[in-house]
Amino acid sequence: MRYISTRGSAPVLDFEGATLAGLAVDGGLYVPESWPRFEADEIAAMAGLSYADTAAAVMAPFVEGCLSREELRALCEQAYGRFSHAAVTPLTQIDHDQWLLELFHGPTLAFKDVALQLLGLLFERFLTGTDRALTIVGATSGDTGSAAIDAVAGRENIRIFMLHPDGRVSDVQRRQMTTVLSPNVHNLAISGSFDDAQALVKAMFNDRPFAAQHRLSAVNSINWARLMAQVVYYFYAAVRLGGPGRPVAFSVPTGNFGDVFAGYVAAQMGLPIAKLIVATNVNDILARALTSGDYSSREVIPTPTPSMDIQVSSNFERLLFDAGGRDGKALAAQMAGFEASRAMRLTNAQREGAAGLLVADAVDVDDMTLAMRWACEASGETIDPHTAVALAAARRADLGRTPVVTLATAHPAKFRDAVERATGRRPALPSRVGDLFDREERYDRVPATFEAVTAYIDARS
Ligand SMILES: Cc1ncc(COP(=O)(O)O)c(C=O)c1O
Ligand SMILES: N[C@@H](CCOP(=O)(O)O)C(=O)O
Repeated sequence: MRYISTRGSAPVLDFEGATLAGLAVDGGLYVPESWPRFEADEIAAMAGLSYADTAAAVMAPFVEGCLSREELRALCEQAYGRFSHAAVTPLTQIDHDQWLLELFHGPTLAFKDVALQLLGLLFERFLTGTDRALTIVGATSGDTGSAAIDAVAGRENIRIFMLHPDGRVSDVQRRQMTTVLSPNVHNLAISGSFDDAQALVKAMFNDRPFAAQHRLSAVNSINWARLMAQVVYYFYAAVRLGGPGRPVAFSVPTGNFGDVFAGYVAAQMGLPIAKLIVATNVNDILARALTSGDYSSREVIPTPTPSMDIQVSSNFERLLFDAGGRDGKALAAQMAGFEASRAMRLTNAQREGAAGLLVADAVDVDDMTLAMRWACEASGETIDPHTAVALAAARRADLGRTPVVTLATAHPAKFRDAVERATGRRPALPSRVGDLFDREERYDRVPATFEAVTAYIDARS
């Protein structure tokens, strides 16, 4: 499998190259040159497979030429062996046609573990026996940071610098990052929003001498391997609900557009998906873009769903590229316009390419709160606020009798203050993170400027 950049002028890479590169040198994102397709009988044959076996089957075409099927399977066994539920991502029925896909049984209690546990092992596999070392720079609104740190803490040849917006992540999220005291882990609390952090990360990649000197790599969903691993649970869930014979819809709490783009990829690979609901909070740039073509960024409004308080969604570029006809040069010009003005209009081709599969809905705090209460009353489930945004959108989508799977992206205990405010229930921290509040924290406050962040990294090299 070969990987090309969405902006059309970076070198074509194999899977290992794309994984280690993170962002492409032309500022674009790597995508497979073409989508592998499964026939209906191949999808049906996934029924009854374990999660690790499903993962190996779904991802095998993407790693072709770099990893054998056996190597991939062994890595999946190791990655998913750390999950606390035997099904890894179990399904729970909460109403006749409504299901939750629980993606929070990994070490840091959010869906990010599904991809990052594997990515940590892939980095190790590609670096072992070489003299290469990586500097990972990442931006987090709370969950990617802890999952990435857990995946690479203590690993040789890797250093990680994780930027989070100071004061805008939950106390559990912050402590899951800042109490990891391994010498290769550096946490930077920056004075700004997640978008500022993400822009700084992209600026570091785009500074070619800096990127080359430090051998930068990415753990955010700009890294293709992240999305590849997230494609798996769409297959796993759909097959359990009668796929491929019975189409299933998914409602996805969305910020950076990584998780829902993984669903888009599953559909391109042949999985019958009735609809993908792109559920945002009031930071609704994606909902506006998909409903009216207006992709213009506004001030970020802080909400009880901080992990989705995002106005510039990095993976949207992958959708614009694929749905718009894969014209890298045209997209490079469109993105340059967006980067200059923070606004752009989608082309007709991009809108039409997305419209068959994707619908969008922006959910405010009141409706999110009602969804949390409804889940408690209807099925006794305590859900986290991000999940509740998607559940609210799932319940008001008009999809007849199609089963709708809401992606439950975080454990409610990660956002226990917001959960308690909405439901009166305070979820207990699972025992695997039980002493989080007794651990020592270590992080530095750093201004949200390119100079300050790069100086911080230079000083620790
Ligand atoms: C709990 C939670 N839900 C949803 C999202 C949004 O996912 P994505 O950025 O892939 O759209 C995030 C952040 O990524 C998150 O941490
Ligand atoms: N909500 C995310 C934001 C970063 O998203 P990513 O999927 O691109 O890593 C977070 O929790 O950090």
